[in-house]
Parts: sequence; structure tokens; C-alpha cells
Amino acid sequence: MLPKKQTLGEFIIENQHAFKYSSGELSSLLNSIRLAAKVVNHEVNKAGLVDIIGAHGDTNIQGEDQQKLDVYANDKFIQTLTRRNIVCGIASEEEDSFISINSIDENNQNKYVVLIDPLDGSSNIDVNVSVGTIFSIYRRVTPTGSPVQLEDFLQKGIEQVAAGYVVYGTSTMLVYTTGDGVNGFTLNPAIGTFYLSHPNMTFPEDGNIYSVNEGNYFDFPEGVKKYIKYCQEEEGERPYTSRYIGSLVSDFHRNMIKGGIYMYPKGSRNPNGKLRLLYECNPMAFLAEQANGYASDGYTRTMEVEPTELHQRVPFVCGSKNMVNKLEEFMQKYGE
Ligand SMILES: O=P(O)(O)OC[C@H]1O[C@](O)(COP(=O)(O)O)[C@@H](O)[C@@H]1O
Ligand SMILES: [Mg+2]
Ligand SMILES: [Mg+2]
Repeated sequence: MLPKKQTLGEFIIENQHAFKYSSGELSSLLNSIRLAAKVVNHEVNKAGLVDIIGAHGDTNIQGEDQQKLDVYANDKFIQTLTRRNIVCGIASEEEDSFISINSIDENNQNKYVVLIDPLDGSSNIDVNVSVGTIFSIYRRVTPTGSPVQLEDFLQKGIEQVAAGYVVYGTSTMLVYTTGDGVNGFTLNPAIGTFYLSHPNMTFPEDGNIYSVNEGNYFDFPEGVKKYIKYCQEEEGERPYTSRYIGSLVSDFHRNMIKGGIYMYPKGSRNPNGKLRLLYECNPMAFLAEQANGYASDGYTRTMEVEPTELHQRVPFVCGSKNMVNKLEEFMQKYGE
């Protein structure tokens, strides 16, 4: 008889005491993310059958063509988070500016802000390759009782109280941390329940997978080029295996399980890299560090980077600790 797996709901309740601000609010917030993830999962799974693939027709503030699923996922997460009367503000990849949310009882006592990448890996939606959702949660820094401010969102990654992602792949998983390790839950679609399937996830300190869009190789800093050559050399454990899905969530998830490094360096086309600090890099960095991995911009710890804009981009390397340290050595030695 297989031991009964713990559901996500049970796990959240059981572990909320471990959270230093434990008041049950964060648990309800995580539960609303769980609910929205199920709704989006349902739509992702039937992409191709219903009119949910392809461009939506609008572009977001970053000049990217929004996909229909980007907009759908954005709407579902914002609706669910707003209705639950827990957050005082939301920022999203698909929203130009942050959304201030008045609490239903109008006294604005809600303490949390959420930053979200509703659909990560948008270029993979139409081709049936796994995509995800990324979220990052902070306590507001401005006093409750007043509308949320930009400074409530522009906090360093080290101030995150929780972060996670949903991967809509061969199975749908929700993986998150509240600063007490990383746990993964798999959705049983038959009954719509997430079960604890991957307790205490950790990055192997070393790995043999490197994930980077080599199509941009000519454009990379010298240090990154040298590191990629190092990965491809015949020496000891090397050459490493090249794996790049093109969905940050999916590449990160695989590398966390098997050991590996993900890189999105800067280049002339992306002078600050492509990925967004607040709702892609910081949450993945928090998860990586909580899973014994590491994340930086090649020099500075990602979670120490001082945010200046809602949609700012940063160079990003993340994964098995010894692999990221090795890349940083190459950046120190060969630079840009
Ligand atoms: O196609 P490229 O330039 O390699 O970029 C792929 C990267 O861009 C992203 O798709 C950016 O995320 P969005 O899809 O949320 O905009 C990452 O998931 C992925 O790692
Ligand atoms: Mg993304
Ligand atoms: Mg996105």
C-alpha cells in the first residue's frame, strides 16, 4: 500500500508555522496561486483544440507580441489574487504598471505584493513544448492603510518571503519556497489536487548540462564564450550535454533535478540580457539558493541587485553552485 501523499493544501497548513510572519495570510495567498494554476493548466492542456494559441494582437510594455495564453494566464492570476482579498498590489510582465488593490473591507490592511510572469516560455506555446508561470512575493514596505507604491515592488531579491513556479509539462507541477527549502507538488488532473511528489528539492553541486541559446554565441561576453568552450572540451566529465528548451521554468526545473547551468547573458541585441529581474530572475534565484544552487549576473549575486525599474532586465546565470562559480571565474578572467 503506497503511503498517502500529502496534498499541497495540507502541506501549506502544516508548514505555515515555519514562516516567521505566520498569520495564515501567506497560506491563503499560496492557495490562490494553486487555484489559478489549475485554471490555467486546464487551458494550456487543450491549447490547439480551442482558440487559445497564437498572438493576441497587442504588445506589452517590452514591445513583445502578447500571446493569447499570456493574456489569459495574466487575467486568471490577477482575478484570483484580487478576489481573495490578500494582496495589496500586483505587478506582471503583461501589465505596463503595477496594479493597486484595495482590500474588500476598504481598510487596506493587506500586506503582500505579488510579482508574476503569468506565462513563461511564450515562444513555445504554439509548438506544444512545456511552459510555466513564475511568482515572487514580498511584504509591502509602505504602511498598510494606504495604496501600494512602486517601492513596495522594487525590493531586492533577498527580501522575498516566497517564490515559485508552475511548470505545465508532461505533468503539471507547482514548486515553491518560503525560505525553508524547496518542495514540488504534482497535479493529479483526475481529481484536481496537487500532491507532494518532490520533497526538499536540491541542485546537485555539480552537473553536466548547460542551457544557453547558442544562436547568440557570437554576441556573448568573452567570459561566457570561453565557458561554453570549456563545457564542450573533451576532459574529465566533459563535454557536458547541451539542453535548451527555451522556457526558463522548464530549463531550470530539469537542471535542478539533474544538475546543470542556465545562462542568458547580455549581448548587443540584449544589452542588459533578456530576462526580467523582478518576476523571472529573483524568484528563480531564491529557489536556486534554497535548493543549494546559486544565481548571479556573472559577477553579482542576483538577489543583491538593487531594482530600479519594474521591467528591468539583467544578465542571468543560475544552477549548480560549482558550475555557476566556474562561469564567474571565466567572467573575472576574460570579462566582457
Ligand atoms: O528565445 P530566446 O531568446 O532564447 O529566449 C528564451 C527565454 O525567453 C523566455 O521565453 C522569456 O520569458 P517569457 O516567455 O515570459 O517572455 C524564457 O522563458 C526563455 O528562457
Ligand atoms: Mg518569462
Ligand atoms: Mg511571460
